Amino acid sequence: MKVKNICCIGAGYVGGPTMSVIAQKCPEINVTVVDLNEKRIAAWNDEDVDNIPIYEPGLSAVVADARGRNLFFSTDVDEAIDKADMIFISVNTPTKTYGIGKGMAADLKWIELCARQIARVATSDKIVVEKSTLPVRTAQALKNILDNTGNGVNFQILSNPEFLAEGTAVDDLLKPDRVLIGGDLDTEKGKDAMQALVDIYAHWVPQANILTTNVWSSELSKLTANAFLAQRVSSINAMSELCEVTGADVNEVAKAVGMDSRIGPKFLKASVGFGGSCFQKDILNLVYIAKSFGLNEVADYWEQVILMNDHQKRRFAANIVKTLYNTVSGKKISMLGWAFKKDTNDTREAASIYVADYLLNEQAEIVVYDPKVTEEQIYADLDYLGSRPDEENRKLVKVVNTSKEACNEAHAIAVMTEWDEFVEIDWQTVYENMLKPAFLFDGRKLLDKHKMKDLGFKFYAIGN
Ligand SMILES: NC(=O)C1=CN([C@@H]2O[C@H](COP(=O)(O)OP(=O)(O)OC[C@H]3O[C@@H](n4cnc5c(N)ncnc54)[C@H](O)[C@@H]3O)[C@@H](O)[C@H]2O)C=CC1
Ligand SMILES: O=C(O)[C@H]1O[C@H](OP(=O)(O)OP(=O)(O)OC[C@H]2O[C@@H](n3ccc(=O)[nH]c3=O)[C@H](O)[C@@H]2O)[C@H](O)[C@@H](O)[C@@H]1O
Repeated sequence: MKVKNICCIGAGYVGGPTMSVIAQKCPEINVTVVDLNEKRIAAWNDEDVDNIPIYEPGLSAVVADARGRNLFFSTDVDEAIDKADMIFISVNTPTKTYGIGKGMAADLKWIELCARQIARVATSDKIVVEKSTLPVRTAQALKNILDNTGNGVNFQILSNPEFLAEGTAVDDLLKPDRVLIGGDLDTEKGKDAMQALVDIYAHWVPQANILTTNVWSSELSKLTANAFLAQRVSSINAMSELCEVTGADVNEVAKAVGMDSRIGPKFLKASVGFGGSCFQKDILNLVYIAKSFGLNEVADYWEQVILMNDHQKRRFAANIVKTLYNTVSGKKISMLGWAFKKDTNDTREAASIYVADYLLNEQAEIVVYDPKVTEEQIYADLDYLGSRPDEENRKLVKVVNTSKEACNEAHAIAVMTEWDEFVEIDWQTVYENMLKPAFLFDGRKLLDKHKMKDLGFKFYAIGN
């Protein structure tokens, strides 16, 4: 079959960019992205394409190209479901904060709501695509809901997990290492549904990079990929602590290790710990799944990746306190970068939030500068941790618009994100305007150690 109308439920970091690229590359298909969040949809429809709700390099140009032609953003979920031949579910699947599996399992309530809504509205056959990251075997639950509460139409369920990384979403979508499609390989209808999705991606992705598997392999591969990636970060971060006590330099170790072609150079950058909305939640989900099958050794193995990450964030903050003579009470500490990585405005699970929280509990004053994150978001992130009431946060946390403003008269500076502009800062002037001794903590191993020391800073980098 040829797909003519696509509906995507969820206009977030995945649904928005993914559907924009599909619409750009497949001008003959109408793509409607729907969301319950009216503000978000209004922003996607903003006349000025630079005001779309997600910052990703290159995204506004893609949206400008397709929006209004065959790309639409709407809050009318029912209408978009009704019209579509293929429905992507791209809603959030965060860690559960209540009940059984609290703090570990994925919360599937938004997925289930989507399934029930599709079942209620659909009066013609639909291909339903899992785009969200889901526990292995969710497709079975989706099928049960759709078949038991639907109007007797045929539903084919596919799994098509997304591997884009924020900050490089458009490039990742245009040139994916692979596109993974899982489906029912045993029936003609299943195979046809898979082919329909393969045909969409084949508009711009070479056939050799489109991988088809059974649905469970596809669901589990997504969790596995994120677990492996996060594991590499925790592995190098574990080594960073050993480097600090032995005089080895973690960047040199990473380079030497990564040149082994079996290991490879990517994802070996030591840091204050990985952040982002997915690594932690997906590994916790994997741990929960393993435990629920009684596979305790498997669960413990993967849980260690998270424990190491928590340790890294904590020890970075603790090192600041220890270095500043064991007290930061009343001291001004500047944080450069708040988002969980550069080139994004996303702050979910950013290491900076945990470091700030630790320092606030030690009664430090925090000044934050991030080129893409709003003041409102930074306060919301701190409130979320619940360590401080609103009013207190606002007294102790200042958000400024330039790195210069952030650094003036600071006791210490912590570089949290790898924004390129932090390398370009006039560090000589920063040093002159800091309280002495001037402490600089480089959480991303971004800055030249020797240069910073020559300028007069007391310089501490993760992994030396
Ligand atoms: N953020 C990322 O880089 C990646 C995320 N993923 C996965 O993709 C999924 C979505 O993630 P994000 O886009 O980051 O989440 P998000 O939170 O940015 O977007 C999800 C959107 O779904 C909407 N929504 C929820 N329930 C709805 C419903 N019943 N009807 C209509 N709209 C509804 C929400 O209002 C929200 O705008 C998650 O499962 C995540 O694990 C996968 C790869 C990359
Ligand atoms: O499922 C998801 O949400 C996505 O999760 C990650 O993408 P993302 O979290 O957007 O960004 P990454 O580039 O993976 O970075 C994650 C965190 O790890 C940190 N990191 C990354 C690499 C590294 O070498 N060191 C390191 O500390 C980053 O600074 C960041 O805090 C994966 O890379 C994507 O493939 C996946 O689709």
